[in-house]
Amino acid sequence: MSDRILWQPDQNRIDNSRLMDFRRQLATEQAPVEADYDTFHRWTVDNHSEFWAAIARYFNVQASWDGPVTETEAPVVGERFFPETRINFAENLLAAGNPEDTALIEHREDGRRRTLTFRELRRQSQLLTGFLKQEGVQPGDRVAGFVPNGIEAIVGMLATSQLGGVWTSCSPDFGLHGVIDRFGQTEPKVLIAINGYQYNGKPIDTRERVDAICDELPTLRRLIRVDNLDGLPWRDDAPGADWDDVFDTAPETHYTRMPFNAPLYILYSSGTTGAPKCIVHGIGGTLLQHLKELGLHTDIRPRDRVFYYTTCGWMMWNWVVSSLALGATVVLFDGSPFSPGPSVLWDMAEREQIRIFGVSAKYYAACEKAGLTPRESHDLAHLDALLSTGSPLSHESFDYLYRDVKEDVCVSSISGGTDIVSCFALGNPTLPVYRGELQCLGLGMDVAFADDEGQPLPTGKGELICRNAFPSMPVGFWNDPDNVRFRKAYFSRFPGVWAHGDYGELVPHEHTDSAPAQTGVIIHGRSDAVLNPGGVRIGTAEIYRQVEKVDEVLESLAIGQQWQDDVRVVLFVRLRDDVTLDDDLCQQIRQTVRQNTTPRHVPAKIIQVPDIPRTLSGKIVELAVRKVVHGEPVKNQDALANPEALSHFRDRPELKD
Ligand SMILES: CC(=O)CC(=O)O
Repeated sequence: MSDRILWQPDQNRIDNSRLMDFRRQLATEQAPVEADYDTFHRWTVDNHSEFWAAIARYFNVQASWDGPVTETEAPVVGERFFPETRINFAENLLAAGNPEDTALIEHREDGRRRTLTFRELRRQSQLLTGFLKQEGVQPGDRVAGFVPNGIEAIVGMLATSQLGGVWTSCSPDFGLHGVIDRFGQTEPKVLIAINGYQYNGKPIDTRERVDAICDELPTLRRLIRVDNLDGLPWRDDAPGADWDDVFDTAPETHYTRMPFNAPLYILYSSGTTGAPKCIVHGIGGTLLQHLKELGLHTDIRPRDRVFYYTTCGWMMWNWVVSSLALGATVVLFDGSPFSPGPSVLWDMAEREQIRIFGVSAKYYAACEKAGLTPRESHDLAHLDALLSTGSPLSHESFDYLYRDVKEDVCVSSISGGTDIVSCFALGNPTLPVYRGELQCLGLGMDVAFADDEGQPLPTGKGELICRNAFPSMPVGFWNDPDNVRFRKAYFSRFPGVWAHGDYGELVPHEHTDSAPAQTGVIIHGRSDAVLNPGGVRIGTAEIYRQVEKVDEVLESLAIGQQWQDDVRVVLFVRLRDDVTLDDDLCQQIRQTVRQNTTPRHVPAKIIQVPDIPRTLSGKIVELAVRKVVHGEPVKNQDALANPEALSHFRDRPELKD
């Protein structure tokens, strides 16, 4: 094995994977089963109608199928899949599971555990659909959730989509303005909201925020109140219905099949550069893409226990919930991933026999820094795949996972985002895992990395582009007549080609005696955060990867500061509690960066900060910090989980010389 290969599936695993099963069914002369993955991938891109129709067939998608797969074979913008087909999302998520199988297992940091079978989930959803219909919710109307990652959120989403409505959610850690910036644009008719939640051992009362949200949403007809935390009674005069009372309504058993591209979800961009964009995802496209990613790339099967640590304000929630359409059990967790103790998620993985376990890359890095060795402390026999996203998974975290979590496991770093509610590059149960790389490009996705002129680069760093239509491309932005803002966001950089705003590269591996040919992917960071000292483009992840090797550093953030007609790299570090940055530590950081990269990567300035600002889904915000350092205003600080942290970057004397 090459020393960069950390894991290889055995032949049995390859042969039994859903991906191989799919390939056997679809084998053609151009892409026989024996061909390598890249050949098959190319076939799926070149034959995208045939490919996506095969996905629908393979996963037995329930719909009133009609008409062609795509309306044109034209370029990406505007190409719609299955324009004459009608489909219902909830029907597909609820039909797949055996009625007596467990659909949901919910855990909270306070120890509460609840479960629902598919039969119970179907029943609850149908009751809530009945209630929503009674309240006048119609196809196309929005229902919003201000809810934690628990059972109510999923029932709310399923009930809404059952009647052809559109689900949109914010997690309860969003501040009032953050919620209004979002729901104020999408104008829900019904809001499902909680009275409070616990995070990191602290109860948080959300009742005042819910009252204020209701006051600010003139379109709202009804609040549905969920008693999520004991001892926080709602105001007597609060308008609305209680979650439990809703279920006195007659159930609605009919699934309203809507046009394939009708809206299913409205997701929001992080909003760190202005009002959040309201990104509309279609019913059928979301479903097909998720079935492909969860079934073929993640190898999920009926009754598998699948977990992703997320909130309802991050697209990973929408992604993982689609596992229900494969008859799998979705494990939900609400709370701090380190409360009541640092191993709470590993405890849950053991207890629930989780097969697919997903978190952010930062969580794995934090586990390593905390010295956790789940491999010794936990029985993880059921674990088959560890997923990671949110930011690039560092080489060291790959090593950590194989050394200290489990040796025989597929570590899949996955990357895409809210804009496509899915991935461009992700895992593959039939391919080796190379240190620092995402295993492959997603089937059917014509992804490349391009130079400044938009020309694809066979190797070397560039802008992530996608050159063909894919079903989970948003159907548009909300309130964006003629798609003006939508086109500007994704198609203005290179006309007719989706530019995602990620900076990365392809890594071709040739066929060897011990490994198949494979094209891996490295993401170096967001392209708008790329550093440009002396005209050399450096992705921020290239620096973080080195800096975070230093034991004293918990987290870091790099920006380019305009300095004497050039750009200099400034690195901010958050250190362990008892550590102060001194010359020796600066020297150690610089040396680690210099040894493993180039002199251009070495930070000109290193500054200790007590906290680093991040979005509500946990991503560090380089752009906001760059603005603060340059004395520019940062709009929309409500988009941040910890906006107060920005003050640590303002007027730093170290940056004046
Ligand atoms: C799949 C992803 O890319 C998730 C994210 O980082 O937002």
